[in-house]
Amino acid sequence: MLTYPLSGSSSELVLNVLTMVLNQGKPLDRAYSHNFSGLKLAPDEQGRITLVVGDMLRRLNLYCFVAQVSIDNFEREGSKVLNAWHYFHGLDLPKMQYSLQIDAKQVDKLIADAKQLPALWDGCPEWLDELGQAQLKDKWSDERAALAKAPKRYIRVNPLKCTRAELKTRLAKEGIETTEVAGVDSALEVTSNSALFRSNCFKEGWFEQQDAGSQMVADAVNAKPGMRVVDACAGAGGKTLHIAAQMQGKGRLLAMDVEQWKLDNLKTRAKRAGAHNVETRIIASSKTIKRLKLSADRVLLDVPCSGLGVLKRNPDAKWRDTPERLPVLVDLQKQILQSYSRMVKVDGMLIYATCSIMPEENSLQVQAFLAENPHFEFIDEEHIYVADKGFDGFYLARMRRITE
Ligand SMILES: C[S@@+](CC[C@H](N)C(=O)[O-])C[C@H]1O[C@@H](n2cnc3c(N)ncnc32)[C@H](O)[C@@H]1O
Repeated sequence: MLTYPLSGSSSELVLNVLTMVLNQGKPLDRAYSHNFSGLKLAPDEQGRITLVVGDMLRRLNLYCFVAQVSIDNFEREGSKVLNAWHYFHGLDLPKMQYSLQIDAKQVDKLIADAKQLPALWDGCPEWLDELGQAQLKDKWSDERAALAKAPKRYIRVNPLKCTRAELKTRLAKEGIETTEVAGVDSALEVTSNSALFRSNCFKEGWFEQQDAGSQMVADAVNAKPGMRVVDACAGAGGKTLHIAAQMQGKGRLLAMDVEQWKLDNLKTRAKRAGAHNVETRIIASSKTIKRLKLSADRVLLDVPCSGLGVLKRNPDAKWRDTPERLPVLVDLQKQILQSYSRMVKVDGMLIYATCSIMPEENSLQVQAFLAENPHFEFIDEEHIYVADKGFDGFYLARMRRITE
């Protein structure tokens, strides 16, 4: 947390970013790039701004309650919320050119009231609290509290270029402090507030930024050199690059998606990482899948999902999403599982994964698939809960094709 208040100009930036996200519907990363471009912000100051924006978004309803401001009015009354945020965290108020003041006595009373309301205290919107309770029962309150915490920064070593120990040493020389992550051999946690992407290690492809939970998912694919592997919802390739490293650049790794711009991004990343066995292919129609029938040793389906396991990292989604989106996604996941599983050859492995913690997208989805598909047998599954290790929340299940 901050030890001294934001400057006036940083406060303005925080308010501009939040207004864009909350009142103009812009994604958070675009709001940052819009507001930061052309500014020569020191990495430390940029870190302080993103810390405040992140925390305000993670517990927005709490801070708005304490400031007595409706989220819809953030554009006009955001300065009051920012003042309340500073007061809440025991900081002097920032010196903004123009700001709405708070009444400290009233704020004290409202903070005491909010403490009695656990969902509000954890920054959870009502619709999400109801969904979490219904899906996760006793587990939900711990998950809800864990989702209100700031995410840690993790990177994945690229074994095509170096070992984890070599990466750690070279990063230290560039002023970036890291610690090893127990139980995830490829992961380092970044503990200093450094500009990772300006480092030579990054430019030379020695690492990728990737949550440790996500690294566990790609680990479970267990691809070997020489195999034929399909990553069918590859996006910009977070897990593809990890799988390419498992394969030591040998064999065929096909990365597919329905969005070409993501695959273009993947190609750039694969080049930097020295992952030469990656081929990309757009999924233009069901024929693209049919042509690959019974052809792959491994098929990873990292399906589109609610993203409710990664809300620490994408807290803006809480204020944009609605519960109506979930059944639509569950249906799409079901179709993808049904259709894309045809690519797995006999004895090959199907890996289904989400960045959600909700059973409806996870084990229930897999159970329904297995009930309708006797060609597959269940191997195992892993629930990566946010409260367990502090990683993002993920789920994965592994299944084997036993007959055509
Ligand atoms: C959870 S993201 C994948 C993240 C990626 N695997 C990674 O590790 O960076 C899901 C991806 O599925 C893609 N997608 C959506 N509908 C799809 C479909 N019908 N078939 C294949 N991919 C789809 C999305 O474009 C998105 O990139």
